Amino acid sequence: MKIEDVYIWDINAKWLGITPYQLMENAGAGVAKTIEEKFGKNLRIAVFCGTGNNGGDGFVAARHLSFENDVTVFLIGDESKIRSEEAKLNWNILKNLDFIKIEILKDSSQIKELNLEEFDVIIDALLGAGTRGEPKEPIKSAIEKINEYAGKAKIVSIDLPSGYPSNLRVKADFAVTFQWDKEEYSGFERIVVKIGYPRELYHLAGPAHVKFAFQRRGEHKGQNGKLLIIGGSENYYGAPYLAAKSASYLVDLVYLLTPERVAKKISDPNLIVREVKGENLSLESIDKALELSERVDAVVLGPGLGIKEETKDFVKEFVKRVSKPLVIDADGLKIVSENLDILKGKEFVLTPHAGEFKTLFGVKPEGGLREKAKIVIEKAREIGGVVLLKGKYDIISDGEVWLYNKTGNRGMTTGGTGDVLAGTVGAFLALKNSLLRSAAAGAFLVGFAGDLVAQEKGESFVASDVAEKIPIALKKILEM
Ligand SMILES: NC(=O)C1=CN([C@@H]2O[C@H](COP(=O)(O)OP(=O)(O)OC[C@H]3O[C@@H](n4cnc5c(N)ncnc54)[C@H](O)[C@@H]3O)[C@@H](O)[C@H]2O)[C@H](O)CC1
Ligand SMILES: [K+]
Repeated sequence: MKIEDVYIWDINAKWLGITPYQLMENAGAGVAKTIEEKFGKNLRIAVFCGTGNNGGDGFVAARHLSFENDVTVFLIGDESKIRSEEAKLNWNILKNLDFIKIEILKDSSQIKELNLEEFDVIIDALLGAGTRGEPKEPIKSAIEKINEYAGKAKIVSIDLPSGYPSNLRVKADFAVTFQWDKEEYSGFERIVVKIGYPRELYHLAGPAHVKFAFQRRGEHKGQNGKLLIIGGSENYYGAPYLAAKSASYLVDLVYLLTPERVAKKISDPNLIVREVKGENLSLESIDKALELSERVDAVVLGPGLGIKEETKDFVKEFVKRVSKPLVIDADGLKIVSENLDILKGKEFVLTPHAGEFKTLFGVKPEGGLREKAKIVIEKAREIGGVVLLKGKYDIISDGEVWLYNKTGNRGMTTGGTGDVLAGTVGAFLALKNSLLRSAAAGAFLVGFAGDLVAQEKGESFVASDVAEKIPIALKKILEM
């Protein structure tokens, strides 16, 4: 597990209803319990707290320890800088308690004068996973002060020795870290305590996947993702439009390559429509398609393509020669299922429903969530890409790990929501996310948008309602 995973789990846990207060309570209680198990009771304990959530864990530990020990809390920094609601709540509780001594130290000069000789245990809750760069004052002086007592008092760090990974760090006897040992941590002893995450979180696609996937970077047009959608045929023109429309809310530029008749029906000024001659895509348009694909960051292939022989030739040739990450959906899936070998060495997300999955891989994904997941992992591994199996719960795998998404509702069986999903996953790919993250973020966001629509309209709505809800769904998710 990496530190980034911690932030992902916290946000997704919140979405499941597990509050940050609960996690902080368990973290602080775990620290207190570990200390009493190691060193006994009736101790004189100093708790050095910063203004972030590492400090918040320190406030909670102080309260738990105060029951049978003498506790002094040193807040290093300004009270008004305590940022999170959960840290503030725990700070305010401390202020109501008469048996815990509190000292607020804002200046390094005050810290330098401290004498900590009376303490048996010093808890270091100054800086945790939110550390950026070398420790700055007044935290720096607090770290130096604690280190004067290394070897004299027991020093226990919360999550990691404050200052880490810089060399100026607390010389801790050990650190109490949470739920799992993080890949980034090394060079100090760690005791892991669990803080109440359920097993779901290994697998749940949640708002955090969208938040992390939607990290917009540059400020110039085209820097925030360029996507090409290839679709449409004599029979279908809505599908490629829905995919393109959905993506246009998320990336800077969306090109749509489609037969001329389809192009004539689309008058959306937010899309760059490029038409090809004839009623269906065919090998005649291959150069144009490949040339456009060079200008973009990702390609969605499939919505409304039809399965005419000429189109099959086009799809197979395009897949063989394209160099950008692909989302393959709908008719695109039917066509590549005729020769899965053309996907070798490519970067792609396939987005089948159960029927298309059977066509692709010859097996029906059956059973409970875990049984189905096993099949999806196996097929994703065999094929060397990401598979997003659409269903009541969407199941996503890159052949190594699997995720599932539970947003969405029965109303979304309406035609076209798959095109919305393909466009959205493509948009996240164009924003340079991994295949797995793009698929997870897309599935969550589209289902969430569908749920917002259902709150307004019940279960009878159309796919364009879902597409149009994407911006507001995204806004709500980014606030989570
Ligand atoms: N899921 C979990 O594992 C949980 C962990 N918890 C604890 O939360 C911290 C991380 O909290 P966060 O608020 O994100 O960051 P920090 O407390 O580490 O610090 C942020 C704070 O510090 C300032 N800062 C950053 N770098 C420096 C620096 N070099 N010098 C001085 N000051 C710095 C920054 O400005 C912020 O104000 C994690 O470690 C756990 O202890 C949760 O309580 C439960 C869930
Ligand atoms: K710490």
